[in-house]
Amino acid sequence: MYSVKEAFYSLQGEGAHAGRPALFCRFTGCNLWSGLEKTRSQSDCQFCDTDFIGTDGQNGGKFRSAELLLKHLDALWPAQQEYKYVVFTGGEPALQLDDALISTMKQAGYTIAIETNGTLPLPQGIDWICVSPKTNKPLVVTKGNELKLVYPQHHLLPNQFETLAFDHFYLQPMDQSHLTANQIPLQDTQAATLNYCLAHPRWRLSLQTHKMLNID
Ligand SMILES: C[S@@+](CC[C@H](N)C(=O)[O-])C[C@H]1O[C@@H](n2cnc3c(N)ncnc32)[C@H](O)[C@@H]1O
Ligand SMILES: Nc1nc2[nH]cc(C(=O)O)c2c(=O)[nH]1
Ligand code: SF4
Ligand SMILES: [Mg+2]
Repeated sequence: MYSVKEAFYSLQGEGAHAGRPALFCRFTGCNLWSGLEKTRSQSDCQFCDTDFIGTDGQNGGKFRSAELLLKHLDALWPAQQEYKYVVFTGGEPALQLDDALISTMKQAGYTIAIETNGTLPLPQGIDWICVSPKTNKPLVVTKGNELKLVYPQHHLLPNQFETLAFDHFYLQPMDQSHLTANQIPLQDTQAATLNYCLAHPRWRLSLQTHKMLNID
């Protein structure tokens, strides 16, 4: 059974594929936070910008098989158009993405991407792996296509990730506009991030362009 909070067709807003049309499948649940505001300050990830509780979002639901989920998702791709690209996110998609769903999506022509916190093992066959570290718990996914660190996180410094086997290294300014406590204005985290990139050219800036465009 797959639990999906929401699914939508939009543009990848972040990282190396920013601007690319993509189907997003947002799975329910995460291993680093319950998603309940009352537990945010005690959780392993305290700045999450996403509601991943339940199955009540747009095109959300429970799916008994990979075939049923494929059918549901594929209906959101523009008719008769190729270049099919699906981004599995969440919540933490590594809790639910499995071999059956990967092979079913591939048979239907999809290139498969994942947005993961990197603390759980991944199935084989994912075409684009984006790891976004959150805690000092050991990273299980130490290679992939892009490492996209939300910046700044005081306990995580960019240089501790630079030697990992990723093709691209991005810093993404921490958005805190959804938080009630201890806010640093977004323009300040943006300035800190771009200044870090200018001083450390191993890193590139990733902006959450979907928020600027006011799209999903
Ligand atoms: C909501 S997470 C879901 C996927 C996975 N659990 C993860 O953390 O990578 C999707 C992306 O949004 C980023 N993100 C979450 N909260 C953010 C925030 N407040 N500001 C900037 N990026 C954020 C995450 O780092 C991750 O790259
Ligand atoms: N447009 C858009 N791009 C995204 N890239 C990663 C996202 C995510 O929440 O995982 C996301 C998202 O929520 N929307
Ligand atoms: S790991 Fe990802 S989904 Fe989980 S709380 Fe953090 S940002 Fe949100
Ligand atoms: Mg998002």
